[in-house]
Amino acid sequence: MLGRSYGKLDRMRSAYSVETVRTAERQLMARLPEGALMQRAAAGLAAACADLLGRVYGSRVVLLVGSGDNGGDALYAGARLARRGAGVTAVLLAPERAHAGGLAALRRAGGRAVSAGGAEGAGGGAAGVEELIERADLVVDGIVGIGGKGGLRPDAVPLAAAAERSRAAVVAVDLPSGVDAGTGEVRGVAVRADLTVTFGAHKPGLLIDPAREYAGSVRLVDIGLELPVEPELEALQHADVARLLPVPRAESDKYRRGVVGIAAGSARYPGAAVLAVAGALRGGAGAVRYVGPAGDAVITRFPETLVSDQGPKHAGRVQAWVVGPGAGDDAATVGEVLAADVPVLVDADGLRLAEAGVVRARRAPTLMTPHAGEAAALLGVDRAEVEGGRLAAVRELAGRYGATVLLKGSTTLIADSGGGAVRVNPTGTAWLATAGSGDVLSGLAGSLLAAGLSTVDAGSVGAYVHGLAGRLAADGAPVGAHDVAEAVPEAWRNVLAE
Ligand SMILES: NC(=O)C1=CN([C@@H]2O[C@H](COP(=O)(O)OP(=O)(O)OC[C@H]3O[C@@H](n4cnc5c(N)ncnc54)[C@H](O)[C@@H]3O)[C@@H](O)[C@H]2O)[C@@H](O)CC1
Ligand SMILES: [K+]
Repeated sequence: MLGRSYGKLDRMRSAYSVETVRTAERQLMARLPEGALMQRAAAGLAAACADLLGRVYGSRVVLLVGSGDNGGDALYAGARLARRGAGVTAVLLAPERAHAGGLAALRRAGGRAVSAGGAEGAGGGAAGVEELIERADLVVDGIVGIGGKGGLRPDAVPLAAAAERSRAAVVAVDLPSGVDAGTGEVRGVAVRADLTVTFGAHKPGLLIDPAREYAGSVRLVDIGLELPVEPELEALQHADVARLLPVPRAESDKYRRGVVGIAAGSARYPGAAVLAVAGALRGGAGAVRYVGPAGDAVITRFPETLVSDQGPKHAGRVQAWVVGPGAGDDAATVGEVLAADVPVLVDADGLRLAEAGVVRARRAPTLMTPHAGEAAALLGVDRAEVEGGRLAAVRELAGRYGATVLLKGSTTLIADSGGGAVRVNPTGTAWLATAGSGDVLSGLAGSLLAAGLSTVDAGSVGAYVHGLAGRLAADGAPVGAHDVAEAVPEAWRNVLAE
């Protein structure tokens, strides 16, 4: 086994909760002259807009301006663009409550303001405003930022819709308006941005679907916030994964590299066993033991597998178990595996068959890998509730089972039962939504567990490599799960080449 300890993951991407960002902002604001922080934000925002426009002079820019500081950022950035020769119009959702300093700055710079609803000067009125948005080169969404509650208010909905129809590039200020900054939930209409310029720190919603999809690409502007060491969310990057991958040393032999046991498949679902073994063979363990009724199918495809039909208890020593893929109703095997004193990954049918009390009582760590449907069944809620509130769901499950939980999906999340930062996988791809892809992941992550990674590292490194393998295998075309398994070595090389 490779004992791996891991310190600071310095290149990791982190996201902080809204309260944490607010606290850091307050502390910094107290030390800076009035308005300095907003000027930093506006300068970064204007620079990003200018990059996107290419040529600022003569461009048509429309600012969508709500009544808070998010609108203030947009107005000050608009003033900067107007000074560089852009034609800037601010559409004010609540003219009497718009940020006064920002509005004055925009007017001084030659920009103009119209009301979103009523007619305040030329170009006002709903139809005129929508036409303005549709004919713009750039739309800046400053409707609402971290002060937002619920989905977009009704008066802002037509503006978001016009921005979506428009050919204009859409830049969201801090967050796409209408998404939940803390959870990534989207209720009703939200602005769809090409670029989000976020200030001080990523917010969780920028990394979690469905909100993540609305953000487009994300650019972080450093405004000098001092943030706590532990973020709310963290996303591994190539360099982090490269340091965690178990690379054999000169003194390694197959037993020191770890043996992973796969208890999976049934007479009805032999394929799940083959795919889990396919993932496990490429996950870094020194050997793969297969236990179950699909031994013939496994050995035909992968002759290097150690096959046994005597049940997990008599299979010989392993450093980690994977149980559940294609297991059907074999509760006895799940129980036997959970009784073992080594790390266990529970997936698919195994999730249903694993009792919470038994999992909680285990001394060795457990990693559970449900997709949204399985998580919903375990929590006794609708699938839509899990998909809309992934962060809450993964934390709740981890707490209930006293286990590490990897919630699969468009953004895979990994939560530890002890609280702390939740990992979010940045390499996911929709091409992975294919039958058997989860079986490959379970074998891969189980193999990493056997090689000595912690449950959180095995889950997040497994998801990262699996996602990358999915992208490499797909390369823009549909793939089968076995293609994903076959692309895992290429994904490793890609990571280690960093
Ligand atoms: N606090 C700071 O130091 C800084 C804040 N900055 C900006 O300030 C923002 C936060 O400002 P605020 O606290 O004023 O809050 P926001 O501007 O995000 O939102 C508050 C306003 O939006 C309205 N609103 C709330 N929910 C809405 C919804 N669903 N639909 C439409 N309107 C809604 C509220 O009535 C309120 O007037 C950040 O997102 C960031 O853009 C930046 O200037 C950087 C510095
Ligand atoms: K916004």
